[in-house]
Amino acid sequence: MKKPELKLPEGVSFLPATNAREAANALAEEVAAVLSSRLALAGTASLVVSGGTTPVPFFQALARKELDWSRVTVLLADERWVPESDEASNTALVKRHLLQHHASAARYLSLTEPGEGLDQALPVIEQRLERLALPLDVLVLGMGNDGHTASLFPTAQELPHALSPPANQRVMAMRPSGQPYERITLTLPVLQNAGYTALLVKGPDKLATLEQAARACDQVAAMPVRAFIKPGLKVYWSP
Ligand SMILES: O=C(O)C(O)[C@@H](O)[C@H](O)[C@H](O)COP(=O)(O)O
Repeated sequence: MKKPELKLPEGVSFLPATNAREAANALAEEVAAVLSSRLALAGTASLVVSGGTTPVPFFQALARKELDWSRVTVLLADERWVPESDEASNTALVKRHLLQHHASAARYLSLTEPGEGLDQALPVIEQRLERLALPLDVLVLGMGNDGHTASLFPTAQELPHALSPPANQRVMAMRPSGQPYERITLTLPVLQNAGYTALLVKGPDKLATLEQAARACDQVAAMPVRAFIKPGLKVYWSP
């Protein structure tokens, strides 16, 4: 298969793979190396991952990487506000596929508060996140075809606040129109400026979305993924 080309701003790497497994393995290899060097330097490391369907093979590959996971804090960039027993739960996904094998020793920082409503739970989660050192070390994002990433949806009326939160808020409730669940997301200042940021996307439609996003990177509110299309970003893509 001929690998596609994608015009992205200078400094953004486009890394097309032949299939999802190959992209997952390459990204897992790189993330493990970044985490290891961070651990050697700083003693601890943070790893922020996304939910959805695309990252499962990446989680499975990363979980088998040998590193001192007991010094790694894992958390989600965003979560759908559903019980962990719901198949839409990103927490359940991460527990099932990432916090396994070697990675089962990692510390998991949860964006959920079982049995609570989202608004009631926010202060507790906000307080929990005070422990998180910024900037993040590793951030792996996904992207929707509306240009959302994490739960920064163009259709959410809370988006302006999540892009520029009052009082340094680290998490925010998002209720995007047209989406089936309430969500909680890390705000843009928390997500931005990670030591390493990758975008993992699959399929020709995502390629077209990315192309469209890259054409006007300054118009973040229309396609929030644009906030991350800047030098240093690694885009892992498979058909
Ligand atoms: O929980 C979520 O829905 C996300 O974190 C979200 O930002 C996701 O990464 C994209 O919607 C891509 O999702 P897919 O991988 O399912 O296409």
